Amino acid sequence: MKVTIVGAGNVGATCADVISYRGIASEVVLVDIKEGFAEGKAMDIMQCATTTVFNTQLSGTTGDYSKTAGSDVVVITSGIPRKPGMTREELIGINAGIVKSVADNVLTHSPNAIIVVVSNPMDTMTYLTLKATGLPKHRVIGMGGALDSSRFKYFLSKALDKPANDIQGMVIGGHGDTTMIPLTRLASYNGVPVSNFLSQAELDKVAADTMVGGATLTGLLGTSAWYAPGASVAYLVDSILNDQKRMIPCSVFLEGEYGQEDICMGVPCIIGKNGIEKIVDVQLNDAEKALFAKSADAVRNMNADLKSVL
Ligand SMILES: NC(=O)C1=CN([C@@H]2O[C@H](COP(=O)(O)OP(=O)(O)OC[C@H]3O[C@@H](n4cnc5c(N)ncnc54)[C@H](O)[C@@H]3O)[C@@H](O)[C@H]2O)C=CC1
Ligand SMILES: O=C([O-])CC(=O)C(=O)O
Repeated sequence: MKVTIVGAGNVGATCADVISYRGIASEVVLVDIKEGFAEGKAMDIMQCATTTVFNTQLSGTTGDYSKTAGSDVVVITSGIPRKPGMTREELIGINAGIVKSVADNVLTHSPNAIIVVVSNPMDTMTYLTLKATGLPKHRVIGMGGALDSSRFKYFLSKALDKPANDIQGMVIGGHGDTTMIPLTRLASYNGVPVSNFLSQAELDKVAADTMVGGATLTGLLGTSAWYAPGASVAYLVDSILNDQKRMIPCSVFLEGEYGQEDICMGVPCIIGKNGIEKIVDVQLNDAEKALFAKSADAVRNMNADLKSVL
C-alpha cells in the first residue's frame, strides 16, 4: 500500500517515521516545496531501517507529483503552523491556497486516493478539500479528533494517576481552542465512568486542559506540536489501510448528522478501507448538543472566509 504525505515538516516527517517503523504501508512518498527537504527527511528516516528494523520504502521529492502516482492514501500537512499566541484560525489566509493546490495535484496522479487533511484550521481545510475536489464525503477525512482524544486520555490519566491505555474517551466538535468538546460524561477507566473517581471540578480542568492542549504545546515549543499529531495521523492511516474499522472522531462532511448540514466537523466515525464507513450517532445530552451547535457556528463562520478560494 502506498501513502503520500505532502509537507515534509514536523508533522509530515513524524507521520512518515511512525508509518515506517510500524510497517503500516509498504511505500511512503514525502513531498515538499523546499528544495531537497523531503528527499533529506526520507533519507534520514530510511537510515533507521536496519536499527528500528522496517522494510517500508520511503522517498522524497521536491514537488514532482508524478512520484506520488497510485497512492491509496494522501495526507496533507503542507502549510504554516501557528506561533505562540496565535489561534489555528489565523492560518487560513496562507493555508487555504496551499491546501487547495495540493489537493488538485495529488488527485491528478492518484484519482482514487483517500485524502487525510491535517493542515489548520483543519475543519475548514477539510471542507475546502471536499468542496474544491468534489470527492465523495467518505474519501475526505480531517484529522483532529484522534489527537484531541489522545490528549484527553493523557490528561485523564494524569488526574486519575492510572495508565492512559486503561482509559477510553473521545473529543468531538471543532479542532479549535474553544470549539472542542471533550465528552467527559462518556469517558471511562476500564469501563467505569471517570466521574466515579474525579470530582466535577477535576473533570472540568481535564476538559479545559484538553481544549488548549495544542496552544499549551505551542507556547512551550515555539511552534505547534508534532509527535502526537504525526502518530495520530499514522493511527488513522493504519485504520484505513488495514481496514481496522476503528471508531475515531474525525472531521467529516455532515448532512443532517448531529443536527448540522454543509459543514465538516469532528464526530465519531468508523474508519476502514473505504475511508469514512459510518458516522456513529452518539446520543448527546442537551448540554452536549448545545456545545456542538455553538462549535458548529464557529466553524461555519470560519468557512465563510473561503469565499475567495472556492
Ligand atoms: N490537525 C491537527 O491535529 C494538526 C494540524 N497541524 C497543522 O499541520 C500543518 C503543518 O504543521 P508542521 O508540520 O508543524 O509545520 P512545518 O512548517 O514543520 O511543515 C510544513 C511543511 O509544509 C511545506 N509546504 C508549504 N507549502 C507547501 C506546498 N505548497 N507544497 C508542499 N509542501 C509545502 C513547508 O515547506 C514545510 O516543510 C500546520 O498547518 C499545523 O497547524 C499540526 C498539528 C496537528
Ligand atoms: O495547536 C496547533 O496549532 C496544532 C494542532 O492543531 C494541534 O497540535 O492540535
